Amino acid sequence: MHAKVKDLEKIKVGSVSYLNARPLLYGLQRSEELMLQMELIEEFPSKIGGMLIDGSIDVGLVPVAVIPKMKEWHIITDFCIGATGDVASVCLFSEVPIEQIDTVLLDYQSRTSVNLCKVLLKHHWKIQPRIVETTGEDYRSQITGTTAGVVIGDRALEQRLVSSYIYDLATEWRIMTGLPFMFAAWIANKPLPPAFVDAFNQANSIGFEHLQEIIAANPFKAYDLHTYYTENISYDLTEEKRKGLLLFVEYLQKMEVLKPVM
Ligand SMILES: C=C(O[C@@H]1C=C(C(=O)O)C=C[C@H]1O)C(=O)O
Repeated sequence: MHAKVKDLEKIKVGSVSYLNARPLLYGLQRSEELMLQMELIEEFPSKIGGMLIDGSIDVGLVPVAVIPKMKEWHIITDFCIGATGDVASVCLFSEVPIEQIDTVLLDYQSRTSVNLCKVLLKHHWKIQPRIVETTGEDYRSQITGTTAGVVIGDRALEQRLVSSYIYDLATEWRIMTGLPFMFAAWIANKPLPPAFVDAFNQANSIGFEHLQEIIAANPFKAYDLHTYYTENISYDLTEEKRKGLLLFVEYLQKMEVLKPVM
């Protein structure tokens, strides 16, 4: 009975289950003190984002596209999943060049990147293909002919070996705006105890001193994880990335591109 009451008091923390979150989770999972205070749930991004909105978690490494859907939000920590150039794992994949694409399939696991793709289609590439929401993994086999698809995460790193044309969405955003991009950040839906936030922030940094160990523990054939962790994903939450985020949120609000139910 006591154990149950204790569980209820734990801070519920959600995280993206992809390889890009491993360095951030490394120190959290090894901190006995933090793990006593929190419960960690790992899921794909759109699911974690929905859980932050409906209150089933208190804080999460969630798609930043949930921000306009939140009554209250607080970005905590100095870390994010961002990119200053090629992110490698968020791309529009196609068998034909961009101007020949007539349909775009949107990854059901994403909230940020699918909306980033809509912003880029309208304001950067200025094309109007048919947009199709997907619900399951089989959509990737339909990326063929003039049907392109957004794929994110580890699956995107695999899709790189399949598709002829790869449009990196972080790079295209940089070309359009001159700014880096923030895909996900630790966002809380309520104020959290400052001592917890401090320890949580500190724990996020530890994995970066153990990248070789993380890479060895997560064998992955499709892409070099050292390159991914050190050159593609940019983890520090800088002022420039905040500027990119603000601009992206403005686009979201203007376009009303978010689905009503997350
Ligand atoms: C760079 C990435 O960022 C991700 C993209 C997200 C999205 O599109 O909603 C959410 C979380 C991040 O993990 C990736 O997963 O490849």
